Amino acid sequence: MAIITVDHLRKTYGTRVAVEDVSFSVKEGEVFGIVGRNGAGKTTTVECVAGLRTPTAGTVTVDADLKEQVGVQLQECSLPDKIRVGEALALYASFYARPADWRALAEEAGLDLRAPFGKLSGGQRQRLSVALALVGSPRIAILDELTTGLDPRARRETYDLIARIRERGVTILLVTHFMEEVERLCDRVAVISRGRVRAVDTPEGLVARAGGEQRLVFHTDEPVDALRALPEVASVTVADGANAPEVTVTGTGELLSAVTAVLPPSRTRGLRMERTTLDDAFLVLTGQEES
Ligand SMILES: Nc1ncnc2c1ncn2[C@@H]1O[C@H](COP(=O)(O)OP(=O)(O)OP(=O)(O)O)[C@@H](O)[C@H]1O
Repeated sequence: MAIITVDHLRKTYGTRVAVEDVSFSVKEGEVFGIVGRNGAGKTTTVECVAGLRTPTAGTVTVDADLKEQVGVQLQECSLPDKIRVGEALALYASFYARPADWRALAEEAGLDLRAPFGKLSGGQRQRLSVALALVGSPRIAILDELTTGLDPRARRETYDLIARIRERGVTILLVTHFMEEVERLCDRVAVISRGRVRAVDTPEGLVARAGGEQRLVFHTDEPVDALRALPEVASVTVADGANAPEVTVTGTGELLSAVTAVLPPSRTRGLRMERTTLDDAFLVLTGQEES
């Protein structure tokens, strides 16, 4: 059952259209990603879901008490430098009727309760902002650009934290620029471009939409005509190479096994496999010109 339904959402600021027409629904317990380039309308969309902005047209239905059951972490987490982690969590917990155990939350997020906000690293600040979004024991957590600006290690730690929250059955609406984050965390994702939804699908579904084709590239002096007859193979092209012709085989399914059964790797050189990635899919779906 849908816990969030966004139906033909439109939001304008004066003459500026931030969100043109966005529809999607999120099931309870799902991690739902919203991806798109800068200015695509992602933040405005989730702010409307969180009740922080009023739609110009269309509807947003959230099957939860917005104040008590929806936790929001928006892009920048800013607190006074001197406030300690424990004080911030206790303060936020006091806003809710049934707060979570904030000490346990801090431990789960790897935070020292006594550390002042001003001394936290970027990764610690992000994990604190996630902990603050969760301190009311929400059914829905809205997380906006969690890992922007973090180094790879801090990013991984944040992913682990989100994976643990998800195990508790919290529905997560996640705004991100990172396809790695989508691949690791999201069950489904809406791709937004210029205020419109271009696709809603699983990460694998998005890759498949963008072609989902595999390419094998290698050098060989052997004949390659037999490869053309394989059901997995879509095309075989041969180009001049420095020492031996360069062969490119495209196709789907178990392409590598099918090709190497006919032409063992010992008779090829420099074999490499290329696949459509989620990054490729994102570029296809949002249009390469729109940077
Ligand atoms: N308060 C506002 N007043 C006027 N225009 C706004 C306001 N907030 C956002 N916009 C504009 O609306 C458009 C969508 O902005 P939004 O922040 O929703 O995009 P986004 O996809 O979240 O971008 P980013 O990834 O850069 O955060 C942008 O063109 C932005 O400049």
